Amino acid sequence: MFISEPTLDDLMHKVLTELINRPCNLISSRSSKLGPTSEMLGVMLHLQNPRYRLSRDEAKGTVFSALGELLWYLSKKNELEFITYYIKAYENESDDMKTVYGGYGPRIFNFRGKLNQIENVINLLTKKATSRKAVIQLFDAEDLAETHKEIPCTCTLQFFIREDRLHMFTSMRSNDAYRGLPHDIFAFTMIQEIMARSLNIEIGEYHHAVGSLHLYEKDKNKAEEYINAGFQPTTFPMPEMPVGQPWEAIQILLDIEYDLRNGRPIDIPLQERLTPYWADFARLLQAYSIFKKNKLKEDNINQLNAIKKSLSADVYKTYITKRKK
Ligand SMILES: O=c1ccn([C@H]2C[C@H](O)[C@@H](COP(=O)(O)O)O2)c(=O)[nH]1
Repeated sequence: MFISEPTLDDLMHKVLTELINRPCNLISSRSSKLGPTSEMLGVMLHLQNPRYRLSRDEAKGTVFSALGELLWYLSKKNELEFITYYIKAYENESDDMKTVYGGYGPRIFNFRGKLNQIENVINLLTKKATSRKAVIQLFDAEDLAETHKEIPCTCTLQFFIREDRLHMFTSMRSNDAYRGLPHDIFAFTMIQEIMARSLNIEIGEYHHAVGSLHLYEKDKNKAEEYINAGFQPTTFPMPEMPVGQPWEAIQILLDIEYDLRNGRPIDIPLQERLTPYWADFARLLQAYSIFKKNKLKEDNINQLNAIKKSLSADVYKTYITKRKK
């Protein structure tokens, strides 16, 4: 099945409608907790504008977990403590309660303890723009030879420069349409834009191929609610990443993330450290650190309102309002 839409919400709507209407009878390794699934095999999703990567579903708070997961990948590590701060369910994915074996960070930046795949792809495309070899490998044949609680669902991330734009093609062996899909599309299209900026070209379109795209029985009602809430496609795209190398800003953001996660406030004004585009992410992390305190006292609400006001892109404001309820 091939589905091509302009925004993530349009894709989610089509995919979930199809899965809700299919029989929910496939028992998988996760069925004891999440129930059986309905399934589509061999699905090809096409997101025409990767900057429409925020789902309306994000109003429930997914923007924070999606950003947290992206930064976890960019941290180049697979520490459990980092990701459970944003997505508690990762606790069930760890073999040793310290790391996540299948975490993408080390695989992207230090595959088999030696390969920085981002650097290799950038070098390749800088030398040979039309290459069809610009592939980052995440799933490793070794993953099947051992027993782990979790192995990568993503097989490869491939990049193409065509007509001076960077297109991306992701291949996933398995994808949870309700929980996993919006997170994966957010992270991978952000990586696409980071790569486009690193190569000093514009972002192109995003393709997402999935072996098994499924919906767990436990999520069926929530998926129905999402669809019945009255479908409105996302009205605003995310802003454009500033032109120029993004890596210095990413490192500053990672340092800020570390401090906030460890209970330290931001001491230097954000505008002195980051451009408005990147400072907005720091503000979202700051808002999340307040939500995490779980006590929305007046003082915190005032702080949230101040954060909301200081956001430079309106598209993020809704997530701070909605989350407060
Ligand atoms: O990036 C990811 C990682 C995991 N999953 C989901 C897909 C499956 O529902 C589950 C993994 O189960 P197995 O395919 O490994 O059985 O997690 C995703 O959707 N995206």
